[in-house]
Amino acid sequence: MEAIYLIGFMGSGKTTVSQELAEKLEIAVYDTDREIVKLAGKTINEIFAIDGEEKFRDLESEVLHSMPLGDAVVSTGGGIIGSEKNRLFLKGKMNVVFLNADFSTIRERLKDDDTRPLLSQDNMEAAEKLYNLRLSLYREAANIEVDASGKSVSIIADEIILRMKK
Ligand SMILES: Nc1ncnc2c1ncn2[C@@H]1O[C@H](COP(=O)(O)OP(=O)(O)O)[C@@H](O)[C@H]1O
Ligand SMILES: O=C(O)C1=C[C@@H](OP(=O)(O)O)[C@@H](O)[C@H](O)C1
Ligand SMILES: [Mg+2]
Repeated sequence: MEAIYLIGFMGSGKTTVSQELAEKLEIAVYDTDREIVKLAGKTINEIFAIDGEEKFRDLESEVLHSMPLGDAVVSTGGGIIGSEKNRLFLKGKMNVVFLNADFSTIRERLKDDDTRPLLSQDNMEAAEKLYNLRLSLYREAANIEVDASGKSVSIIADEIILRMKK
């Protein structure tokens, strides 16, 4: 089976849903953020603070292109679609799922989160602007869109299984 990629904004549930999906399908699961942290030996906050966002994006693209191409679920970081090369890579794949949660759901889910350098609790307006800017890029890269607001993780995973191309 071709790998399944989950894309979408921070807090849409990509990391959580990817684990459930991989469990249901009995295949491996990868998270680009986790791979970046392993590669850099630093947290995401540290990479942004010490090396800068550009370095993070370089690592992110490198990791995306090194993931297994089959029998795996790949959860990506919300900014992966910022690079045209990454969008083109994803557009060539069979199962690219845009997990689309509305911004109020995202704000609620991440209200106590301090692990995402681009989501400051003091500047939610900036995060909402980024959310609106990225919407069309997620849609451009994905071939399946799933509403991820107000549904359990298990229901979302089941919906992806029903809609994916086998
Ligand atoms: N369908 C869901 N319903 C309720 N909470 C969820 C759901 N999906 C994810 N969450 C919660 O939202 C937060 C962000 O989820 P995460 O999987 O890290 O998102 P992402 O990887 O897209 O940033 C976590 O606390 C997670 O438990
Ligand atoms: O949207 C973004 O630019 C980012 C999303 C994060 O991943 P999640 O989407 O899993 O939160 C992580 O890659 C980093 O903090 C940057
Ligand atoms: Mg994640």
